[in-house]
Amino acid sequence: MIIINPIGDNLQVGTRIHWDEATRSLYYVDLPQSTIYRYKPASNLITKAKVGDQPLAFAFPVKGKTDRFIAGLGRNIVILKWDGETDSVCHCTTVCEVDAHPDKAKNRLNGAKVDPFGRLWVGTMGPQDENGLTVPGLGSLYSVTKGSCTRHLSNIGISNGLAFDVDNKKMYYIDTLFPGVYQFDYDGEHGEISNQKELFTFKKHDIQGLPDGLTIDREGNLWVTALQSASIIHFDPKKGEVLKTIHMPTPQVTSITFGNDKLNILYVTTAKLPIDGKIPDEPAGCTFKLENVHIKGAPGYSYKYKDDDDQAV
Ligand SMILES: O=C(O)[C@H](O)[C@@H](O)[C@H](O)[C@H](O)CO
Repeated sequence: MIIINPIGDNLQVGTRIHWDEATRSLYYVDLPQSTIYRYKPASNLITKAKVGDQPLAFAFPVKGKTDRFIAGLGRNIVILKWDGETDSVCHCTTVCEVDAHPDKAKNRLNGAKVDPFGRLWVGTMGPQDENGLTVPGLGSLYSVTKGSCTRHLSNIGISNGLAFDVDNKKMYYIDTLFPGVYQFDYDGEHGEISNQKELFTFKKHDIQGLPDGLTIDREGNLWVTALQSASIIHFDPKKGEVLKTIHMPTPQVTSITFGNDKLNILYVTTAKLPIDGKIPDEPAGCTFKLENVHIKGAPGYSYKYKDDDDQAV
Protein backbone atom coordinates (compact mmCIF):
# COMPACT_ATOMS: atom_id res chain seq x y z
CA MET A 1 0.00 0.00 0.00
CA ILE A 2 1.27 3.51 -0.82
CA ILE A 3 2.09 5.53 2.31
CA ILE A 4 1.40 9.27 2.06
CA ASN A 5 2.98 11.74 4.54
CA PRO A 6 3.08 15.56 4.55
CA ILE A 7 6.34 17.54 4.61
CA GLY A 8 6.69 21.11 5.86
CA ASP A 9 4.48 24.16 5.58
CA ASN A 10 1.21 24.77 3.80
CA LEU A 11 2.03 26.84 0.73
CA GLN A 12 -0.43 28.94 -1.24
CA VAL A 13 0.46 27.28 -4.57
CA GLY A 14 3.30 24.80 -4.13
CA THR A 15 4.49 23.62 -7.54
CA ARG A 16 7.26 22.59 -10.01
CA ILE A 17 8.85 20.14 -7.60
CA HIS A 18 12.23 18.93 -8.89
CA TRP A 19 14.80 16.41 -7.57
CA ASP A 20 18.39 17.63 -7.80
CA GLU A 21 20.85 14.78 -7.57
CA ALA A 22 23.90 17.05 -7.12
CA THR A 23 22.64 18.47 -3.82
CA ARG A 24 20.30 15.56 -2.95
CA SER A 25 17.55 18.12 -2.54
CA LEU A 26 14.06 18.84 -3.74
CA TYR A 27 13.49 22.33 -5.07
CA TYR A 28 10.00 23.77 -5.48
CA VAL A 29 8.26 27.12 -5.39
CA ASP A 30 5.30 28.87 -3.85
CA LEU A 31 4.24 30.55 -7.08
CA PRO A 32 2.14 33.54 -5.95
CA GLN A 33 4.38 34.11 -2.89
CA SER A 34 7.43 34.26 -5.21
CA THR A 35 9.37 31.99 -2.85
CA ILE A 36 11.90 29.25 -3.61
CA TYR A 37 12.08 26.21 -1.30
CA ARG A 38 14.68 23.51 -0.76
CA TYR A 39 13.96 20.30 1.14
CA LYS A 40 16.77 17.91 2.04
CA PRO A 41 15.29 14.51 2.89
CA ALA A 42 18.49 13.29 4.61
CA SER A 43 18.35 16.00 7.28
CA ASN A 44 14.61 16.72 6.98
CA LEU A 45 15.49 20.42 6.70
CA ILE A 46 13.53 22.98 4.69
CA THR A 47 15.02 26.33 3.70
CA LYS A 48 13.34 29.08 1.67
CA ALA A 49 13.91 32.55 0.26
CA LYS A 50 11.65 35.23 -1.17
CA VAL A 51 12.69 35.94 -4.76
CA GLY A 52 10.73 38.95 -5.98
CA ASP A 53 7.29 40.50 -6.19
CA GLN A 54 6.14 38.76 -9.37
CA PRO A 55 4.84 35.16 -9.53
CA LEU A 56 7.72 32.68 -9.39
CA ALA A 57 6.60 29.94 -11.81
CA PHE A 58 9.66 27.68 -11.41
CA ALA A 59 13.29 27.57 -10.26
CA PHE A 60 15.56 24.75 -11.47
CA PRO A 61 19.29 24.29 -10.77
CA VAL A 62 21.92 25.27 -13.33
CA LYS A 63 24.26 22.36 -14.12
CA GLY A 64 27.57 22.46 -12.30
CA LYS A 65 26.59 25.36 -10.00
CA THR A 66 24.98 24.59 -6.67
CA ASP A 67 23.98 28.22 -6.15
CA ARG A 68 22.51 29.17 -9.56
CA PHE A 69 18.95 28.58 -10.76
CA ILE A 70 17.06 29.29 -13.95
CA ALA A 71 13.74 30.74 -12.88
CA GLY A 72 10.51 32.23 -14.22
CA LEU A 73 9.43 35.57 -12.75
CA GLY A 74 6.32 37.06 -14.33
CA ARG A 75 7.16 36.90 -18.07
CA ASN A 76 10.94 36.92 -17.53
CA ILE A 77 13.29 33.98 -17.51
CA VAL A 78 16.13 34.87 -15.16
CA ILE A 79 19.20 33.41 -13.48
CA LEU A 80 19.07 33.55 -9.68
CA LYS A 81 21.88 33.16 -7.19
CA TRP A 82 20.89 31.44 -3.93
CA ASP A 83 23.09 29.42 -1.60
CA GLY A 84 20.15 27.29 -0.48
CA GLU A 85 20.68 28.31 3.15
CA THR A 86 20.12 32.02 3.66
CA ASP A 87 17.07 34.09 2.77
CA SER A 88 18.99 36.27 0.32
CA VAL A 89 18.51 35.78 -3.42
CA CYS A 90 20.22 37.80 -6.12
CA HIS A 91 18.56 38.19 -9.50
CA CYS A 92 21.73 38.06 -11.64
CA THR A 93 20.74 38.00 -15.30
CA THR A 94 17.61 38.16 -17.44
CA VAL A 95 17.89 35.41 -20.06
CA CYS A 96 14.81 36.47 -22.02
CA GLU A 97 11.38 38.05 -21.80
CA VAL A 98 8.53 36.02 -23.34
CA ASP A 99 5.07 37.04 -24.62
CA ALA A 100 6.38 40.59 -25.04
CA HIS A 101 3.56 41.59 -27.45
CA PRO A 102 1.22 44.24 -25.87
CA ASP A 103 -1.78 41.83 -26.24
CA LYS A 104 0.03 39.43 -23.93
CA ALA A 105 1.37 41.94 -21.40
CA LYS A 106 -0.75 40.37 -18.62
CA ASN A 107 0.41 36.80 -19.36
CA ARG A 108 2.76 34.98 -17.03
CA LEU A 109 5.09 32.00 -17.14
CA ASN A 110 3.68 28.77 -15.73
CA GLY A 111 4.64 25.10 -16.41
CA ALA A 112 8.31 24.31 -17.06
CA LYS A 113 10.83 21.48 -17.09
CA VAL A 114 14.46 20.94 -18.10
CA ASP A 115 14.87 18.18 -20.69
CA PRO A 116 17.58 15.46 -20.66
CA PHE A 117 19.74 17.67 -22.92
CA GLY A 118 19.75 20.53 -20.40
CA ARG A 119 17.28 22.64 -22.38
CA LEU A 120 14.48 24.49 -20.55
CA TRP A 121 10.92 24.06 -21.88
CA VAL A 122 8.55 26.63 -20.50
CA GLY A 123 5.03 27.80 -21.22
CA THR A 124 2.82 30.75 -20.46
CA MET A 125 -0.83 31.43 -19.72
CA GLY A 126 -3.22 34.37 -20.00
CA PRO A 127 -4.46 36.42 -17.03
CA GLN A 128 -6.90 34.98 -14.47
CA ASP A 129 -9.90 36.78 -12.99
CA GLU A 130 -10.77 36.84 -9.26
CA ASN A 131 -12.58 33.49 -9.65
CA GLY A 132 -9.48 31.87 -11.11
CA LEU A 133 -10.87 31.78 -14.67
CA THR A 134 -8.11 32.11 -17.26
CA VAL A 135 -8.48 34.00 -20.55
CA PRO A 136 -8.05 31.10 -23.02
CA GLY A 137 -5.74 30.82 -26.02
CA LEU A 138 -3.15 33.40 -24.97
CA GLY A 139 -0.39 31.03 -23.85
CA SER A 140 2.63 29.71 -25.74
CA LEU A 141 5.33 27.07 -25.31
CA TYR A 142 9.01 27.98 -25.60
CA SER A 143 12.36 26.30 -25.28
CA VAL A 144 15.46 28.03 -23.97
CA THR A 145 18.95 26.78 -24.65
CA LYS A 146 22.28 28.48 -24.14
CA GLY A 147 20.45 31.70 -23.39
CA SER A 148 18.32 31.83 -26.54
CA CYS A 149 14.56 31.36 -26.65
CA THR A 150 12.40 29.70 -29.38
CA ARG A 151 8.60 29.62 -29.55
CA HIS A 152 7.17 26.21 -30.54
CA LEU A 153 3.40 26.51 -29.91
CA SER A 154 0.85 29.24 -29.45
CA ASN A 155 -2.90 29.34 -28.67
CA ILE A 156 -2.36 27.44 -25.39
CA GLY A 157 -4.80 27.75 -22.46
CA ILE A 158 -2.71 27.06 -19.33
CA SER A 159 0.74 25.70 -20.17
CA ASN A 160 1.55 23.08 -17.56
CA GLY A 161 3.24 19.67 -16.98
CA LEU A 162 5.98 18.37 -19.29
CA ALA A 163 7.81 15.03 -19.55
CA PHE A 164 10.42 13.60 -21.94
CA ASP A 165 10.94 10.03 -23.10
CA VAL A 166 14.33 9.98 -24.81
CA ASP A 167 14.23 6.25 -25.70
CA ASN A 168 10.90 6.53 -27.49
CA LYS A 169 11.60 10.08 -28.71
CA LYS A 170 8.39 11.53 -27.26
CA MET A 171 7.52 14.69 -25.38
CA TYR A 172 4.33 14.89 -23.31
CA TYR A 173 2.72 18.22 -22.53
CA ILE A 174 -0.34 19.31 -20.57
CA ASP A 175 -2.62 22.18 -21.47
CA THR A 176 -4.79 22.36 -18.33
CA LEU A 177 -7.65 23.90 -20.31
CA PHE A 178 -7.54 21.26 -23.11
CA PRO A 179 -7.89 19.38 -20.60
CA GLY A 180 -5.47 16.56 -21.20
CA VAL A 181 -2.03 15.48 -22.34
CA TYR A 182 -0.58 16.01 -25.82
CA GLN A 183 2.10 13.77 -27.29
CA PHE A 184 4.78 15.00 -29.70
CA ASP A 185 7.62 13.35 -31.59
CA TYR A 186 10.66 14.80 -29.87
CA ASP A 187 14.11 15.36 -31.31
CA GLY A 188 16.08 16.02 -28.13
CA GLU A 189 19.36 16.55 -29.93
CA HIS A 190 17.98 19.54 -31.89
CA GLY A 191 15.20 20.60 -29.51
CA GLU A 192 12.43 20.10 -32.06
CA ILE A 193 8.89 18.78 -31.61
CA SER A 194 6.42 17.66 -34.30
CA ASN A 195 3.36 15.49 -34.96
CA GLN A 196 1.14 16.75 -32.12
CA LYS A 197 -1.49 14.22 -30.98
CA GLU A 198 -4.16 14.20 -28.30
CA LEU A 199 -2.88 11.39 -26.09
CA PHE A 200 -5.17 11.44 -23.10
CA THR A 201 -8.20 13.56 -22.34
CA PHE A 202 -9.88 13.68 -18.94
CA LYS A 203 -13.26 13.54 -20.67
CA LYS A 204 -12.57 10.36 -22.64
CA HIS A 205 -11.24 8.57 -19.56
CA ASP A 206 -14.03 9.94 -17.37
CA ILE A 207 -11.62 11.61 -14.92
CA GLN A 208 -12.73 14.50 -12.74
CA GLY A 209 -10.73 17.71 -12.39
CA LEU A 210 -8.04 19.31 -14.54
CA PRO A 211 -4.54 18.05 -15.40
CA ASP A 212 -1.63 20.06 -13.96
CA GLY A 213 1.74 18.39 -13.17
CA LEU A 214 3.46 15.54 -14.99
CA THR A 215 6.36 13.15 -14.55
CA ILE A 216 7.55 9.93 -16.21
CA ASP A 217 8.84 6.64 -14.77
CA ARG A 218 11.56 4.26 -16.05
CA GLU A 219 8.90 2.21 -17.87
CA GLY A 220 7.85 5.25 -19.89
CA ASN A 221 4.52 5.59 -18.08
CA LEU A 222 3.14 8.96 -17.02
CA TRP A 223 1.99 10.33 -13.67
CA VAL A 224 -0.48 13.21 -14.01
CA THR A 225 -1.61 15.32 -11.05
CA ALA A 226 -5.15 16.64 -11.12
CA LEU A 227 -6.47 19.92 -9.79
CA GLN A 228 -9.87 19.85 -8.07
CA SER A 229 -10.06 16.07 -7.74
CA ALA A 230 -7.43 14.99 -5.17
CA SER A 231 -5.90 12.52 -7.57
CA ILE A 232 -2.77 11.35 -9.37
CA ILE A 233 -3.33 9.31 -12.52
CA HIS A 234 -0.78 6.71 -13.60
CA PHE A 235 -1.14 6.36 -17.37
CA ASP A 236 0.40 4.08 -20.01
CA PRO A 237 0.89 6.25 -23.14
CA LYS A 238 1.60 3.26 -25.42
CA LYS A 239 -1.61 1.42 -24.61
CA GLY A 240 -3.59 4.60 -23.91
CA GLU A 241 -4.78 3.13 -20.58
CA VAL A 242 -5.11 4.38 -17.04
CA LEU A 243 -3.06 1.98 -14.86
CA LYS A 244 -4.15 3.32 -11.48
CA THR A 245 -5.39 6.37 -9.61
CA ILE A 246 -3.87 7.49 -6.30
CA HIS A 247 -6.17 9.43 -3.97
CA MET A 248 -4.55 12.37 -2.18
CA PRO A 249 -5.66 13.95 1.11
CA THR A 250 -6.30 17.38 -0.51
CA PRO A 251 -7.93 18.35 -3.83
CA GLN A 252 -5.53 20.76 -5.63
CA VAL A 253 -2.65 18.48 -6.67
CA THR A 254 -0.18 20.57 -8.67
CA SER A 255 3.17 18.88 -9.40
CA ILE A 256 5.04 15.61 -9.01
CA THR A 257 8.55 14.18 -9.21
CA PHE A 258 10.44 11.05 -8.32
CA GLY A 259 13.18 11.70 -5.78
CA ASN A 260 15.80 10.36 -3.35
CA ASP A 261 18.92 8.42 -4.40
CA LYS A 262 16.95 5.48 -5.75
CA LEU A 263 14.32 7.69 -7.45
CA ASN A 264 11.64 5.49 -5.89
CA ILE A 265 9.76 8.04 -3.77
CA LEU A 266 7.15 10.35 -5.26
CA TYR A 267 7.11 13.94 -4.02
CA VAL A 268 3.96 15.90 -4.72
CA THR A 269 2.99 19.55 -4.18
CA THR A 270 -0.51 20.89 -3.59
CA ALA A 271 -2.22 24.28 -3.42
CA LYS A 272 -4.75 26.29 -1.48
CA LEU A 273 -6.41 27.44 -4.72
CA PRO A 274 -10.16 27.97 -4.16
CA ILE A 275 -12.75 25.60 -5.59
CA ASP A 276 -16.12 27.27 -6.22
CA GLY A 277 -14.87 30.25 -4.20
CA LYS A 278 -13.87 28.16 -1.15
CA ILE A 279 -10.26 27.53 -0.10
CA PRO A 280 -9.81 23.82 0.70
CA ASP A 281 -9.15 22.93 4.37
CA GLU A 282 -5.88 21.55 5.75
CA PRO A 283 -3.69 19.91 4.55
CA ALA A 284 -4.15 21.97 1.35
CA GLY A 285 -0.83 23.45 0.23
CA CYS A 286 1.33 20.77 1.87
CA THR A 287 4.05 18.91 0.03
CA PHE A 288 3.70 15.13 0.33
CA LYS A 289 6.02 12.15 0.22
CA LEU A 290 4.58 8.93 -1.27
CA GLU A 291 6.42 5.72 -0.37
CA ASN A 292 5.93 2.09 -1.43
CA VAL A 293 5.27 3.09 -5.02
CA HIS A 294 7.47 0.17 -6.22
CA ILE A 295 8.41 1.99 -9.44
CA LYS A 296 11.51 4.02 -10.24
CA GLY A 297 11.32 7.40 -11.92
CA ALA A 298 13.33 9.28 -14.50
CA PRO A 299 15.91 11.67 -12.98
CA GLY A 300 15.56 15.45 -12.86
CA TYR A 301 17.88 17.45 -15.15
CA SER A 302 19.73 20.70 -14.58
CA TYR A 303 19.79 23.58 -17.05
CA LYS A 304 22.89 23.76 -19.22
CA TYR A 305 23.83 27.39 -19.62
CA LYS A 306 26.69 26.72 -22.01
CA ASP A 307 27.92 23.61 -23.83
CA ASP A 308 31.14 23.33 -21.88
CA ASP A 309 31.23 22.60 -18.18
CA ASP A 310 32.80 25.94 -17.37
CA GLN A 311 29.50 27.75 -17.47
CA ALA A 312 29.92 31.48 -17.23
CA VAL A 313 26.74 32.33 -15.36
O1 LIG B 1 0.84 25.25 -12.56
C1 LIG B 1 0.62 25.01 -11.39
O2 LIG B 1 1.16 24.10 -10.83
C2 LIG B 1 -0.39 25.77 -10.59
O3 LIG B 1 -1.41 24.90 -10.31
C3 LIG B 1 -0.91 27.01 -11.19
O4 LIG B 1 0.03 27.73 -11.89
C4 LIG B 1 -2.13 26.76 -11.98
O5 LIG B 1 -1.85 25.98 -13.11
C5 LIG B 1 -2.80 28.04 -12.41
O6 LIG B 1 -2.87 28.92 -11.35
C6 LIG B 1 -4.15 27.75 -12.99
O7 LIG B 1 -5.13 27.63 -12.06
